[in-house]
Amino acid sequence: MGSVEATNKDANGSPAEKNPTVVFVLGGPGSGKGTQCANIVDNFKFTHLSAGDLLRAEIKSGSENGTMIQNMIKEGKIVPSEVTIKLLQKAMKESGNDKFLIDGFPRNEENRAAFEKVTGIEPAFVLYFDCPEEEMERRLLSRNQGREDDNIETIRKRFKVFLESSLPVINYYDAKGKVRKINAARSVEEVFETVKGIFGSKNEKVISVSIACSVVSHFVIT
Ligand SMILES: Nc1ncnc2c1ncn2[C@@H]1O[C@H](COP(=O)(O)OP(=O)(O)OP(=O)(O)O)[C@@H](O)[C@H]1O
Ligand SMILES: Nc1ccn([C@H]2C[C@H](O)[C@@H](COP(=O)(O)O)O2)c(=O)n1
Ligand SMILES: [Mg+2]
Repeated sequence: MGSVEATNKDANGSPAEKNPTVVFVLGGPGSGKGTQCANIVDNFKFTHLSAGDLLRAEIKSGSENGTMIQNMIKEGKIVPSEVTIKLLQKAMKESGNDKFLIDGFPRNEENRAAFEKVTGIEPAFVLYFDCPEEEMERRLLSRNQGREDDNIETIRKRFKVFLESSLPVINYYDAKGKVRKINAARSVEEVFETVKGIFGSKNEKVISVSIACSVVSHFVIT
């Protein structure tokens, strides 16, 4: 079986200049995506790109899309793919790296299909942090990072969008054997132990681990 990287193509179907390794990091709001990505970066040679962080930076930069993005985030809605993908592509280019944790993206089918069409990139695999809503709600309400969307009204809207729009994307990748579902309702350390097992002790193991694990993707890894 060839590596996932070798199948990446650009929009014209010719081999992309670079064949980056992309891991999508998904899970409900407050499931611990950002926390675990920071741990992965500390231990493996990945660059962490959070779609939400890039959108918040775009608001702060005073860009012409800022007000639209801010309104959508306040409502817990998903910003049009065109905007988010441009930010991701720019950040990928600027990083100088070729291994990326893309956190909080794709959030819906539009995100997923547009990213694939525009970049030609297929994820090596998808980390899915599975966590009950009550636990995610507790975490978000005590996060204290001054996020405008960490209030109970917006949190409920974000949960609804996760169930209706993001879970179908996870199911799409699960059907392709690409989802590594992790029980995220444990301590940060316990969750990271499981994450480490998936990435392997050496960065180079990521792709082969991804293929070897595909047969058990529908089980929760603890
Ligand atoms: N395993 C854990 N146990 C307890 N608290 C956690 C755990 N993981 C993360 N947290 C805390 O929960 C809050 C949310 O975590 P984090 O920001 O990583 O979630 P997220 O999935 O990135 O959320 P969002 O989608 O809203 O960006 C933070 O305050 C973080 O410190
Ligand atoms: N692909 C994405 C990712 C995020 N957003 C917006 C909407 C989210 O509620 C918000 C916060 O994201 P988070 O930091 O929780 O990952 O950002 C989006 O529109 N599209
Ligand atoms: Mg986050």
